[in-house]
Amino acid sequence: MDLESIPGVGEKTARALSDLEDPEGVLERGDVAALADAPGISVGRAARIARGAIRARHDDPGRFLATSRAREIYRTLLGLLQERTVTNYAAYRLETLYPSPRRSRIEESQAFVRTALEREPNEAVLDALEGVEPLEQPGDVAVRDRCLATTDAERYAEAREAIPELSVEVVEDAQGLAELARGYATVIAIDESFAGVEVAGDVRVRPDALEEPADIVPERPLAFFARNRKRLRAAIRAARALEDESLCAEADVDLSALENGLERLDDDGSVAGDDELDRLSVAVDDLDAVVGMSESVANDRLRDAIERQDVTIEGADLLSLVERGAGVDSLLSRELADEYADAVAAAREHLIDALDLDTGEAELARRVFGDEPTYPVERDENASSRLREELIAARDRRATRLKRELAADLAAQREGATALVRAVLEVDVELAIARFARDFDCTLPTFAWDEADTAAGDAAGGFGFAIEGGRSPLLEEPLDEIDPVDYRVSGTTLLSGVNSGGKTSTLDLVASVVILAHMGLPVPADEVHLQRFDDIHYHAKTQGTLDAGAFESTVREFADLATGSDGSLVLVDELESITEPGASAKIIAGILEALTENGATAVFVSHLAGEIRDVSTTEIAVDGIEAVGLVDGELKVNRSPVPDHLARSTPELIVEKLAGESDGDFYDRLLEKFEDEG
Ligand SMILES: Nc1ncnc2c1ncn2[C@@H]1O[C@H](COP(=O)(O)OP(=O)(O)OP(=O)(O)O)[C@@H](O)[C@H]1O
Repeated sequence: MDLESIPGVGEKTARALSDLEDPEGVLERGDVAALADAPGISVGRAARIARGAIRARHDDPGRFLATSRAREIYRTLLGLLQERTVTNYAAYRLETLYPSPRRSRIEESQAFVRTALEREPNEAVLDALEGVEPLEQPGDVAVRDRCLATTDAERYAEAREAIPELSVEVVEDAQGLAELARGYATVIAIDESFAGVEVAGDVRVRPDALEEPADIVPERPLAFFARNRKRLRAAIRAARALEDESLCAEADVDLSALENGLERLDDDGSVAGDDELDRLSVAVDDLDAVVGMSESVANDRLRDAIERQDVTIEGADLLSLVERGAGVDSLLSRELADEYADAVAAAREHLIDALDLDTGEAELARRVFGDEPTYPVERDENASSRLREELIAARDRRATRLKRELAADLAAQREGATALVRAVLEVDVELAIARFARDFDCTLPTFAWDEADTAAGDAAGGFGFAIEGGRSPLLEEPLDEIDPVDYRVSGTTLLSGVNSGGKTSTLDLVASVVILAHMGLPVPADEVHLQRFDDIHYHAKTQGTLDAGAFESTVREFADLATGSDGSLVLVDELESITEPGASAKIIAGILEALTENGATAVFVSHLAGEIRDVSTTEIAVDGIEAVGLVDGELKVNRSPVPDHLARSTPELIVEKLAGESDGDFYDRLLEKFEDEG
């Protein structure tokens, strides 16, 4: 597939998409999450690209929503679906659902929706979904305790490229390796020629290093899991709450193994939960403080001992000491050797115990306090540094080994983890559809796809639509306060009715049902049959009379419409308000005649139904939303339009009521005038 053939994909985007593993497959599936993995492609943009790809695949001409009111209703419906998602991802993903005139696309979407409708929304899943997001690529990882070493400039360049996480050093010979080993916990020599060399320190000869980067820098695969740890854990929780075994089987993921691996990982990519590593890390961190405390232990003891001691010294000895200029240290070694040894032993013991050192380390620790008596007792800086280096090297070696083991375990989980998150995010999309369907009490509509189906309808031209028990999702009222509406239209019709009877709401209902049906979604009604439409033109009520210029452009717009095809659904609300009633009636009659000839399906809401019929040269159907009466001054309305019925207006009903209540002739005379008109 030529990526640039997709609407909205230019050269730059095509280049970004070609970075994906399987761009064609990703586009084929409309996989927004995978598209958003391409460099520089946001989820919103990914949704637009996916929609473009779907359009291209179904040879969809677009422009189904032909007017701004139709587009507005689509956005409102989409909003109602998006409100029911938990994740941003699902909200964007829903944007790939759009009304299409193509049967293949509607059926494809319906298939997805059917599985979505089987989902049971449950609190635990919705809760866990809060933390799920598409996985991210980790940022650059820099590892400082290891380096690569080579004697060759070309190998150097290759190494920089293959393992950018490590610094690469050029050395002359084995001596160079030994020097490096002093600065790094581990040196990895990548030249074959180093095979068999013996150097002090942790120097490994790995000519295969560049082919096994994950083995050399396990931080690389671990960074992915560390970066996405929270998202993955949330996805695992959601998957568990879903109790959907097929989801894990399809993603090919072992939840327990993944969870286990993640438990052993910290957010910063280090290994968690290893006692030995923790011991070494704490020892390195506390070393300075503990050495200081050990000094105090020794000095306190020694001071105590000195204070308690009566030092007896013979005059000759004292003289000889003074003459030699000897200090108190000599006195200590002569007189208090045992006490000094005790104090140092206590310091060493404290150091070893407090840092929980093993035998080898304890050996080094003992040297931190020398046998030569001094007062006060002081650490041997060299010995203390040696101990620190030893502990750091041991800690880093252990960390790397553990990372390598964990990386090997987790690397095997990467694909499954990625698939799991995608599957869980898709569940959010499905749940939003399922919740929408429940909240608005929806059913899947039945399409009359072809001639045979159309013939089953009762229309001369197209089948049109037949809605039973429809409840407009655009009404503010709660579902149980909405009167279900039955409405069926084949061909063109005028819709008359009392003020505030629900004419506009009926047009909104028809538009919503038709748009949702063409998105492949369930519709808010008990039952819906409809033809496949090519486009929907919904013209909302114009506010006030138009000036000459605006009137002219509106008439032009309708002229285009009148030449429209039999696949159009035209909904127009009170077009008469654009100009004076007499002229309006003529214009509306003309448009309706043309639409009827073209075989379009149309509903024109108008208060001038009678006048329009009078000026029309062909038979024009009129349906009516009828007030069934006045109850306590309030209109009781039958919201379902009655076919072939010019509804009485509110004033007529009031006159009728007054005529019934009084004996005078006046109201009867008025009533007669209404009846003549009807
Ligand atoms: N099916 C229904 N169930 C319950 N209430 C409804 C229904 N349809 C309409 N309504 C209520 O009636 C109000 C008026 O509806 P709507 O604006 O559709 O009437 P209208 O006939 O177009 O009015 P107008 O003659 O002023 O243009 C709505 O705001 C809503 O509160």
